[in-house]
Amino acid sequence: MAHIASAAWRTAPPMITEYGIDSRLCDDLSRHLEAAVHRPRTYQGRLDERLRKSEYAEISDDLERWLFQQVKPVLRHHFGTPVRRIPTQRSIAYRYGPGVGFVAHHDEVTEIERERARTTGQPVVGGDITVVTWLSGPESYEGGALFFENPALELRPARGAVVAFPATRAYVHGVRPIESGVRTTVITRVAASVNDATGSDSVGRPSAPE
Ligand SMILES: O=C(O)CCC(=O)C(=O)O
Ligand SMILES: [Fe+2]
Repeated sequence: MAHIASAAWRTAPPMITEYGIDSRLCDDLSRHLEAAVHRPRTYQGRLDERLRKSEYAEISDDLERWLFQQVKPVLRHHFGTPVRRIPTQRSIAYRYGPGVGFVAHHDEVTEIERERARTTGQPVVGGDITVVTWLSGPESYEGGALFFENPALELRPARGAVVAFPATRAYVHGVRPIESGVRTTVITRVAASVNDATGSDSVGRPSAPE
């Protein structure tokens, strides 16, 4: 049976999965990150530690595939649409030490960010759905909740937990200031359709009848 494209995923509430990836993959990701180069991360292409204080490192292709394999079925189930990797862009790990965290923002890529990224070499992470995977449990840091404005949520889940939500302007979120310790998450963006090479199901395709 042919898949009927549907944009219902755009209004789905955030997906919260406590056992998103297994502990072996958490361990391998953590080991990979110990050896990786971490760089300061920008917000909208600018480095401003009053708005965001974190470093980033890229995840290897192998680990990213493994992570995607583990989260794909739950994403499909929650958002009601097939999802696929965007092979041209890497998953990124963020490491937040004590300080600001990340102010409220949405994940839609802006032209200003693309433009600045061209000169700074910072990765632009585009896509339909943002997938956040926790490599630190709540015992590793204080503060640092991932918050959403609507619906209002404050999340400090277990190591291995996965939260996912549409990367659109409607899903405003941020990271509360980290009070102590270190908080590490991996961010992956996925495309919400198998059919479209651009990674969006909103371009040139009729929407499904309600
Ligand atoms: O690290 C997190 O939990 C969220 C990061 C985030 O919102 C982003 O990278 O856009
Ligand atoms: Fe975000």
